[in-house]
Amino acid sequence: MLNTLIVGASGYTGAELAKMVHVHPHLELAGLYVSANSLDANKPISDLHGQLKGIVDLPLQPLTNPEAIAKQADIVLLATAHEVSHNLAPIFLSAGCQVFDLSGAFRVKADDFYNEYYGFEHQHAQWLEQAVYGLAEWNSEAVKQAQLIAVPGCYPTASQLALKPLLDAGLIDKNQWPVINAVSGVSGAGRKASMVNSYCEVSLQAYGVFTHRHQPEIASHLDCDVIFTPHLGNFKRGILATITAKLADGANMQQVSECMAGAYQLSDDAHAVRLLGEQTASIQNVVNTCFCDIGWKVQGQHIILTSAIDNLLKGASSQAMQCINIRNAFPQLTALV
Ligand SMILES: NC(=O)C1=CN([C@@H]2O[C@H](COP(=O)(O)OP(=O)(O)OC[C@H]3O[C@@H](n4cnc5c(N)ncnc54)[C@H](OP(=O)(O)O)[C@@H]3O)[C@@H](O)[C@H]2O)C=CC1
Ligand SMILES: CC(=O)N[C@@H](CCC(=O)OP(=O)(O)O)C(=O)O
Repeated sequence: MLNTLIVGASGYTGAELAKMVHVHPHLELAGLYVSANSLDANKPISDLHGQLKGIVDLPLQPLTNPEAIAKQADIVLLATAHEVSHNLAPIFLSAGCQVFDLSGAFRVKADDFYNEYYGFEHQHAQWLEQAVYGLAEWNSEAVKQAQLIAVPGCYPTASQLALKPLLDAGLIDKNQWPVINAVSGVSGAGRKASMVNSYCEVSLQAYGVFTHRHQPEIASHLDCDVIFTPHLGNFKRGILATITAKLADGANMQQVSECMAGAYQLSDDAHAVRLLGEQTASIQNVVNTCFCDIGWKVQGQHIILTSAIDNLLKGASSQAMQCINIRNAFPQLTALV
């Protein structure tokens, strides 16, 4: 059994991870942590997340000495804010732990990216260089060798899984930037109270227009510029991305369908992408699952793709678990289906 710690366990993605680790046949849930001064320190996690009652009742421990707990851990899941992950990851990595970071702290290697989009200067260039981007269906060979896995963001997961096969196959005209409009449930913003996320303030609307940090994350990993506009929806969880692009000269529906099928053919080791062909993806069909559903339709030279995920699962926790499984040679969807 691999001793597994969750830091940031009281948050939305942390609680999802606690459930998964608990049911995983090869992982031992060795500790749940919150910040040293957390108001929730020492409470059972199930006091905060009632669905865990009788399943996981372990206490949320204050993280006062990460160096000490690192010595007892094989795997550490960081379900913490970007800057917290940035500061903590090197401590666990130096102790030899495998680190799976759900934040954006190690996802993008471009110069000045962290100053510009995250508001802090990255201090761990070496770890940033070594980090592997955990887009599970695409980077499994690199994930198998990695010590630090940067789990992709929620919008980037939904967007890239739909566009990457077509871009790699040269079926998209890159001169016409793909346009991604995506709507997320409010849990995407985390559990901490804030005015923009409070019940009476939430209304379906765009935000972060031209400035959201996921635009460069998507563009850099796809190696293609995109227009990305996120929207906040008045529902709890799920993301639907609707993506419009121009096909390369001569590309047609049949080529697109063959390309998608080729990219996501089910091998012996099942993955988490489900292809819908001409049907459209819906949030209802993916919420509380580890799947990304993708549909597409072509008219003339244009394609519209729809891609749906649960932001807390394929957009965060279940993708982290897929990466743990890949890294440790367990079947990819262990603890997820
Ligand atoms: N929500 C989503 O859909 C997605 C989230 N992510 C990313 O995953 C990470 C976690 O997100 P989410 O679960 O939504 O966040 P939450 O805000 O719900 O939870 C954050 C957790 O971190 C804890 N925490 C805060 N400061 C520290 C600290 N210094 N040391 C240890 N623990 C700390 C909090 O507890 P306390 O404050 O009591 O200490 C809480 O348990 C973030 O980086 C987020 O950007 C990625 C993809 C999707
Ligand atoms: C609705 C909402 O607020 N969503 C979050 C995205 C959450 C996510 O993917 O997290 P990372 O920050 O780890 O990339 C946002 O737009 O900031």
